[in-house]
Amino acid sequence: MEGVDYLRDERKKSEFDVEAMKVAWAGSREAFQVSDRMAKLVANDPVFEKFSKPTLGRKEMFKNTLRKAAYAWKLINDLHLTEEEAKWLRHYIDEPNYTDLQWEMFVPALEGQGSEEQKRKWLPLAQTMQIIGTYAQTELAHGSNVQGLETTATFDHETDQFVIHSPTLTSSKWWPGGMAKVATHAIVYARLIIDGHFYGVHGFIVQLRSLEDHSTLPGITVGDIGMKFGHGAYNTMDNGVLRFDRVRIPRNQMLMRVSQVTKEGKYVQSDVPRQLAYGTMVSVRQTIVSDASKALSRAVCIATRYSAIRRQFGSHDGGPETQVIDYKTQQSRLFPLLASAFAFRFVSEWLKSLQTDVKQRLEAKDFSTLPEAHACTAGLKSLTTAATADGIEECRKLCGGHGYLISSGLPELYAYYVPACTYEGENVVMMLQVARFLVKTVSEMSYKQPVGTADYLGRMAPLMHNNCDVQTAEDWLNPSAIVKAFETRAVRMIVDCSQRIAKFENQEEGFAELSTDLVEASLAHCQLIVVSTFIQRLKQEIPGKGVKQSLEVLCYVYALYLLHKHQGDFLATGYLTSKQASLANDQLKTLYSKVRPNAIALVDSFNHTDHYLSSVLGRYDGNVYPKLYEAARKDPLNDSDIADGINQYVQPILKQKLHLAKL
Ligand SMILES: CCCCCCCC/C=C\CCCCCCCCCCCC(=O)SCCNC(=O)CCNC(=O)[C@H](O)C(C)(C)COP(=O)(O)OP(=O)(O)OC[C@H]1O[C@@H](n2cnc3c(N)ncnc32)[C@H](O)[C@@H]1OP(=O)(O)O
Ligand SMILES: Cc1cc2nc3c(=O)[nH]c(=O)nc-3n(C[C@H](O)[C@H](O)[C@H](O)COP(=O)(O)OP(=O)(O)OC[C@H]3O[C@@H](n4cnc5c(N)ncnc54)[C@H](O)[C@@H]3O)c2cc1C
Repeated sequence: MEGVDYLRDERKKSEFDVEAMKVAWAGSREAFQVSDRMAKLVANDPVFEKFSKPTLGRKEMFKNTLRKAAYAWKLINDLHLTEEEAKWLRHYIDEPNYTDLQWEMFVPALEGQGSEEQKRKWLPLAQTMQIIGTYAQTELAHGSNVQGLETTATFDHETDQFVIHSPTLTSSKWWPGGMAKVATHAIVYARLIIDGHFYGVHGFIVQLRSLEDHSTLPGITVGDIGMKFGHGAYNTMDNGVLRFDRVRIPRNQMLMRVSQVTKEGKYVQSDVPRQLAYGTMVSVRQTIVSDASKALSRAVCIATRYSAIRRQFGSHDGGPETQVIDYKTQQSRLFPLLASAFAFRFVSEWLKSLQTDVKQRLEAKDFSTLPEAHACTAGLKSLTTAATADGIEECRKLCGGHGYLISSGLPELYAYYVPACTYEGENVVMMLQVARFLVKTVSEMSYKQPVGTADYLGRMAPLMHNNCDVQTAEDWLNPSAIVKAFETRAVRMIVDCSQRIAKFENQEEGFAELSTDLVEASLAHCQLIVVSTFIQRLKQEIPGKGVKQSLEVLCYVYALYLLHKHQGDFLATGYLTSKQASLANDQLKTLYSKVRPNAIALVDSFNHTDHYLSSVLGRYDGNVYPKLYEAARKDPLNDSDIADGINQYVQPILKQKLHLAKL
């Protein structure tokens, strides 16, 4: 039997309706259709071919990406694609490039932080790509600490302009995507100075390049920051360095929704919180959570298909060896990642709806849910990106030696993905933001009832004193037992930290001293959100034979895997006995055997095309070995029998007639 037959047999074992599961994964039939249509459009167009990328040099790779982006823009216009379709199209092209910054950061920054007048002027230009923008916040010496940025924007009364300046080397903007070679404009974050007074960091629209010939404008020095981790991955993007030498922009190019500077040089703070200036980061963090489920599902799809094809040991009487997916150790590493992909998918959908709700409230000048939205996006960004980066690497290992080949698709995926743990809010820094929110919520509870994702903190009294009543492994197959366990663990960890901080005379010192515990407490809180969201999703109608049942199994796998992994927390907080923790682990193993027959069908439900996976190991048809061989044959080193350099550097060594004694 060949891999093709193995996967065919695996698909026959499925206990649920795969087409219906595809819809559940996508969120709705319409969402599925849009994504499916765009995936096929990209996969079937030779312009979007990706297999030559690993052999291209940086300049060729960059140019090739520009070519694809230009062609994509043409398709978007010629085919009159909707915003949603265009988003999927860019996603499936699968190469980071300047358009990510244009659509994920530049346009949202204008929308979220521009005044109505500014939006009227700049949005049509950006939306029609007459200008191309980036988000220039991070500096050489300042990233996480936004208030510490050095770039200055000094108001000049006489000319009614701001003077944008990089006073030091360390104030050079460093990292913004698309900035080195493509962007014509940037939203530049700088410290506002009026008459010698500092007014905090604000965003300014600054033109970097001529719209005539694309040359850099006077006073602007811009370039690429150099090659990044991995070959193809992020090197298609021109992350840049930028310095300003007293560049002048009109006053009305400061983003003026949150605060304004009048012609007279008066600083006016609107009645909206200053944190709205961070709104772009909040909205992109939500996109990043959604991207996590995509990247993890991609790695899991590759590793699961390959695990069903790969056989090692266990052959009796000359029969086939055992499929590695049947090893319990393989299952215990792979299936939690499969479950995590679904968990992240559902939590990203939920986060999107939370964002929509917050946006509507902001329009109505209700800012009450902003802190919670910030904590959720920051925490879930951190949790999902960390788990996804680790998960992709685990999938590589699950594929043994072949996982290390570029043709497996996993090394490039990892290299592309891993900076998500850093960009858009470094993960530990983000968890500390969650901790601030939680500690503050606890400290305000005497007069303010916690709501939303923190509402369980309001049930502190029972949660602090309850004990788990699970007695058998089956008792763990109960959503309320699971939620109670996660709530209790989180509450107890948060309260413990809060009480210890309260003992410090200086609360900030206490916070810093306890920061490692606070990060763990925040993680517990965020895991509770993901687990509860999964459970809530299962309460909704999910059509299709066996779909809901399969998702229930995955939900329990996700929750009990976390419980097992963090059993130290659950035991230390005194909610569980070691016997109950061990019963959870017993149940987890039983659940793995329920996932096993459905594993291939579950990864098929992601509806990933072979083009998108770009993996010989993860091919839909399972024809792994012949295609691995074929991919290897195509390596440029195999173009000729005698490679360049052999005659020059190897032959002379082989031909020298040295005697051993002379060595
Ligand atoms: C194989 C190859 C595959 C290739 C595939 C490619 C396919 C690509 C296709 C699609 C990809 C889509 C994914 C999108 C990716 C887009 C590209 C992204 C590129 C990355 C861009 C960037 O990184 S931009 C720079 C980001 N920078 C940061 O995030 C900086 C982080 N720092 C901060 O946010 C802040 O400084 C801070 C929050 C850490 C601290 O701020 P500050 O000092 O002002 O605050 P305080 O601690 O004093 O707190 C004050 C008060 O405010 C509250 N608060 C803070 N932030 C917010 C907020 N955002 N909203 C609301 N409230 C906030 C804080 O909690 C405090 O509240 P209190 O009540 O006073 O305690
Ligand atoms: C691929 C990529 C693309 C990017 N694109 C952009 C872009 O388009 N525009 C843009 O403006 N920026 C961009 N960035 C920059 C990115 O946003 C920053 O790198 C990120 O915000 C982290 O900041 P930093 O590099 O200063 O890390 P640092 O904050 O210096 O982190 C270094 C270490 O210090 C720790 N640390 C920092 N502060 C604290 C604290 N208070 N408590 C405890 N530990 C702490 C961190 O946990 C980390 O371990 C990009 C970065 C990458 C890698």
